[in-house]
Amino acid sequence: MDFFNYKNGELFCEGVPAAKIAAEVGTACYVYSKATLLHHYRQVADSFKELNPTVCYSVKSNGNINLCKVLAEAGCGFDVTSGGELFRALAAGGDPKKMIYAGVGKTDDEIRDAINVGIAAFNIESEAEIENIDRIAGEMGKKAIGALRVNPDVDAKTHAKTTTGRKGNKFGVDIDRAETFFETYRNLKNLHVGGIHIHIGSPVYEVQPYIDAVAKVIELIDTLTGRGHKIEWLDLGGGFAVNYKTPDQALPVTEHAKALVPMLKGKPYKIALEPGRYISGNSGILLTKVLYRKVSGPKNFVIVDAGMNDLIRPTLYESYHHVWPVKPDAKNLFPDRNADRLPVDGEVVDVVGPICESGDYLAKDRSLPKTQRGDLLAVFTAGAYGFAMSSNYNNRPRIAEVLVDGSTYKIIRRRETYEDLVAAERI
Ligand SMILES: Cc1ncc(COP(=O)(O)O)c(C=O)c1O
Ligand SMILES: N[C@@H](CCCC[NH3+])C(=O)O
Repeated sequence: MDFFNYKNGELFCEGVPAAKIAAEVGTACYVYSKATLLHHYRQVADSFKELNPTVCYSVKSNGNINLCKVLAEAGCGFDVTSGGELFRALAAGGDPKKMIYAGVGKTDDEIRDAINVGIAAFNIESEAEIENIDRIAGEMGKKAIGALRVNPDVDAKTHAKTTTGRKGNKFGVDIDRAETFFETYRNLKNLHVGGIHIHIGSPVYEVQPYIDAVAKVIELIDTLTGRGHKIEWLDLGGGFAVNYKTPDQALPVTEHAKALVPMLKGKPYKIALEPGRYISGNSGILLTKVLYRKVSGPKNFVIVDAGMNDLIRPTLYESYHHVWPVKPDAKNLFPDRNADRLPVDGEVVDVVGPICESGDYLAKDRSLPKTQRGDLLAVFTAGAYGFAMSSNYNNRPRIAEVLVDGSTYKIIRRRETYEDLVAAERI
């Protein structure tokens, strides 16, 4: 569910016509819906409410301070994975006591900063890292808190580049080494390891991989408890998928909860969750304008003003993002967004950007209503890992971000200028 709907022949974000934003802010730009963001956060919290979970929004999916602030005010915690993300989460008013810090390569400075602000816990990914955090906390005269990230070796059936819970991935400690790990680090002076963390991949479309992973960690926690280790919390990670293509492509989080809550209800440890995409994915679109049309050999190209530097997911992961005109002709004004629905009198095109690479596309061999120069297109489900993964490649200033709240909107990140492009360079 989201609040991007066609009304009176054109696309609206909540109560604001997308075309109005394009006219006033310019294109390309990201447009987010506050109501959609909050809806998804609350849906996660409500679905798992029997477990009273700490929901830690994964800042990496979209770290704009304004979005994080909306979530912080709603009571959400944060999953951060770098000093920069920690800085953002704090700047947004996030509560450090609801922040967890993950990542295989935390630097000493990052560890120090996180200990200083009093984050709830580090998710620890290796033996070398645990020893380092213990050492740093000792030097600071403080006590750090951590969870062991275990790699449960389950197949999340996601893209090879985004699977994280299989043997051989760089993440966590193999689950069969976890017991030895806890024994080895039983008596650390400056680091209390009281939790277990998993994150199996992203996006995950099925519930079974979660069930398999959770079953394995419940068994692990039982074993550890039997050996005298007190496990106080289990962090289930994120990864819940969203509907990129059809309205029923991804399971709603309620379905994941239906399977997982009974497995975890009544356990003597707390539960944390780290969803990113599920909260921010459907909350944003990328708004872009047709610059040119071109026929080359057998191909029709629609060349737009957004490129792979703005949204890299299609070329990086072969990801599908639904694309549709902001003002479709009457025959193509469909009430729902469903990639299986073919346009009437449409054409097959590649929607490409201005970048000097053949991999610069937003959609490939896509059936779309016919468009012409100046038409606006919406690239849907672009709120997660859209702006967050954007770059200045080809020296393109990064585009503006806009947040809609009901019938008003504000620019929450201005379009970069050419001066911004060179601002950090020294001659
Ligand atoms: C440790 C960790 N937690 C949470 C997430 C969030 O994933 P998603 O945005 O798919 O929910 C990620 C990214 O995949 C991650 O690496
Ligand atoms: N960045 C990815 C997924 C990886 C998330 C981080 N572990 C995406 O756009 O889908």
